[in-house]
Amino acid sequence: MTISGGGDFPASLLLVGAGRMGSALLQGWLKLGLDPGGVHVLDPAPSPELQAFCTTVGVKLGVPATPPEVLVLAIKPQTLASAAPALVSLAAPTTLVISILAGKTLKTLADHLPSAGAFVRAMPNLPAAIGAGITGAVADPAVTPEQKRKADALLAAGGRVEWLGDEDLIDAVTAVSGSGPAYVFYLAECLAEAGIVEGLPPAVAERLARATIEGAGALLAALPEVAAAKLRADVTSPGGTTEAALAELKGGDALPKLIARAVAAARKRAQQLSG
Ligand SMILES: NC(=O)C1=CN([C@@H]2O[C@H](COP(=O)(O)OP(=O)(O)OC[C@H]3O[C@@H](n4cnc5c(N)ncnc54)[C@H](O)[C@@H]3O)[C@@H](O)[C@H]2O)C=CC1
Ligand SMILES: O=C(O)[C@@H]1CCC=N1
Repeated sequence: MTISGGGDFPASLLLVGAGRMGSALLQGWLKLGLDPGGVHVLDPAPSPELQAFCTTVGVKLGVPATPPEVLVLAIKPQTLASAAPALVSLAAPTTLVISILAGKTLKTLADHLPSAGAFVRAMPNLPAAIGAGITGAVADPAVTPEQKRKADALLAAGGRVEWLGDEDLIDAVTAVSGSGPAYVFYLAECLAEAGIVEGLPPAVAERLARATIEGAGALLAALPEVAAAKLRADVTSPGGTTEAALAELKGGDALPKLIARAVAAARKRAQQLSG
């Protein structure tokens, strides 16, 4: 496991696709010191917020005159084939391409951008927007140590980074931590709905559910050496209310099996998106 951090940013960077994830990454890089003068953003439909942000911070919207040191691909996987031809002249042999596209393999990326020198395939997650994300990443053999340091600095701006030796694991990373925040947000929704069923006013139920997940997450973050199972045990009084609830969640392995099916479905979908 590698926990990384520290800046070693590229002098020039092109962000291709500045939607939810691309914008989140961009904001993190700039906050940690990436020179906005060296950044271009390419997006055919930039939001008004993105346009205003780029103007304010001095990031250029459009195509750079020369290929960048790093090109970050943050478009939808399904649009890679149609977007790639316009990117080939922007990805030089000296350019490191960092892709965050779900499913797209290093080979598929190289097939679409054969002009690029090296590729990193990464899978961040949305909490990168506040520096609280986690990213799984794999580098192809052509990535130099200097390029890897720069990729690490960019990815670490969003939180922790796990460099993996085996590309096959990235789809599992996608299914666990890439998509994972949505599972937790859905839990917040379900918990609030259950509270409403038990008679709580909707606004109160939502505040309780949200604050519970915030607090539990903050406790996990504050106590990294304590296993989640130990924290769960700390809440669970013998013969008490939590035990009664957990009996429902664990009965017949209900929740473990459900989560396993969900993660397997996400991983399968990543594999389907690979080509
Ligand atoms: N949303 C998330 O939580 C995460 C997303 N990802 C990956 O990030 C990528 C982007 O996802 P989102 O940001 O959620 O999608 P999004 O739809 O919010 O953003 C995609 C952006 O790409 C732009 N775009 C479309 N065609 C383009 C082109 N030809 N050239 C340049 N830009 C183009 C769109 O205008 C849009 O702004 C996906 O590949 C996804 O797998 C990875 C980890 C987490
Ligand atoms: O849902 C998706 O396909 C992307 C990848 C991980 C999170 N969002």
